[in-house]
Amino acid sequence: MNNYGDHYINSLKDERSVWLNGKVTDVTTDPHFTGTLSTISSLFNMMDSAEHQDKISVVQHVRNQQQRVHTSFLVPHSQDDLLKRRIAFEAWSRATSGVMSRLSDYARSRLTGWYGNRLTYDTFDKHFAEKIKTYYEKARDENRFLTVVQRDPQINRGVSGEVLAEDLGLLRITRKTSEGVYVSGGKMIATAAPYSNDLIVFPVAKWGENEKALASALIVPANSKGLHMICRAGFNSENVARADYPLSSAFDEMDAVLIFDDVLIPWERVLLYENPNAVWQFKNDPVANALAYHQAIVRLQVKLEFTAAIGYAIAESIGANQYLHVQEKLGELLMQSETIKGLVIASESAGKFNDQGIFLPHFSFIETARNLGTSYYPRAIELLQLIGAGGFIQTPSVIADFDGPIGHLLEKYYRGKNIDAVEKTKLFKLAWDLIGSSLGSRHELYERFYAGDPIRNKAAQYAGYDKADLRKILNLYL
Ligand SMILES: Cc1cc2nc3c(=O)[nH]c(=O)nc-3n(C[C@H](O)[C@H](O)[C@H](O)COP(=O)(O)OP(=O)(O)OC[C@H]3O[C@@H](n4cnc5c(N)ncnc54)[C@H](O)[C@@H]3O)c2cc1C
Repeated sequence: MNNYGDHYINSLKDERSVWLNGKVTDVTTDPHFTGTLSTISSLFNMMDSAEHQDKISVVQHVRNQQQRVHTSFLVPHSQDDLLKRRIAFEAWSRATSGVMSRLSDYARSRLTGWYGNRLTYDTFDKHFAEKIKTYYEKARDENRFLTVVQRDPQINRGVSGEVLAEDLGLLRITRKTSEGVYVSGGKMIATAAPYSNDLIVFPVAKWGENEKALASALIVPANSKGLHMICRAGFNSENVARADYPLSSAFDEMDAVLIFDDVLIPWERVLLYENPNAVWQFKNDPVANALAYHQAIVRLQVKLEFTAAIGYAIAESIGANQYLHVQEKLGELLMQSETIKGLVIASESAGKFNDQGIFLPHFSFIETARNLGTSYYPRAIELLQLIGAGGFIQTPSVIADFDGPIGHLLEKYYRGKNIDAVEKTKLFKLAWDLIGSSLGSRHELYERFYAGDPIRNKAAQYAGYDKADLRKILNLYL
């Protein structure tokens, strides 16, 4: 037994500066974090389980021995490898109903892509290939938990540029020494940062040659001196019972703003240094993006299936499934899930080798699924609301009320068509946690924005599409 989970939790006892409710907290003992930590730990322990280990890990030759590594670190050199990656993403997504999106398999996939594609950076920076290889191997062999963060603080989106860097809180290099570079500034949103070992940080904007101080790609250890992670309000606490908030209590992946107050990044973790063109290539790397968004749409599909399952159970439990308009809504939920499933399969079967011999999923199908997800998910939540209506707030405050003095009355008034009151209340509380709780609202926002501005992403799909074939279709008439 390798006790991956225990090893992971112990790795977070590292003096990191995680701010919650006005003070620095220890994520390994604070009840706002321990429910989720226990979830992540059990997912890591699947690598030790005879039943699950082949689903989420592969055996590789590591440091002169055979070692299991998580499949998100597998560079796909065949369609079969790509399918192994999907199976691994599905396994963790199913174990968390698609509600945990940054279980590090997304960031690991990007890292794997940059590593696989490293030689193409030679023209920009001859040190990149060696640096990314060293870090990739460390992250893979030590099973490190990673997250990616790119956006600048939301201070004033109407202006930009290095001259305003201090004012806008942009992350920038302030000085360099023989040890590395010092950076100051902010970054957002860093989902799962408090649970991470390392943060992969780079700009989302294309900076110019005169804005080089803003244009580096960095690997930042989460316990770096001067790095503060400012958490939003937690969704779990000692007062949140698993039975009442099954998702909030176990799957709050937490989001944080990162404030860098004169943080030293050693040279070996400065992947790209003051190099706007290289950093732009890094952000748009076709291998990193294809592998990471493949994970994102596999997870999305599992989540949409989960919403369809909840919709079906809710409708059945109150006898509303007999109405045509409710059936239509249930059909729409299924169509969403099936569409994304079809696009996942299409992306894999239309996959191709790139010129480095990496087998990549077809990006246009992935992009389509990702962009559909930004409107599918809010619509799925709306559909659930229309199906369950007021029932979502007609639950006793806690399930434990059924054991109280008026439990027998609750049994009578909270039951459903073919379901007893406790089961029905559990179902509606689960649904509320997905559609109405703080975690539920955060998820709607997440699905709209996690990949960037949905409007600009859809416009980018149009802009990047090869339109010559579209034009040819009209040759029949014009
Ligand atoms: C819950 C959650 C978790 C996330 N986690 C991560 C993460 O872990 N890592 C990560 O890298 N990202 C993450 N993101 C995505 C990211 O942080 C941003 O939310 C996303 O890129 C959108 O940027 P913004 O929120 O700064 O919105 P803004 O860019 O500030 O947009 C605000 C409004 O202004 C408009 N706008 C702004 N600029 C322009 C422009 N130039 N042209 C036209 N319209 C404009 C937008 O359309 C929008 O209506 C997460 C997002 C959410 C919601």
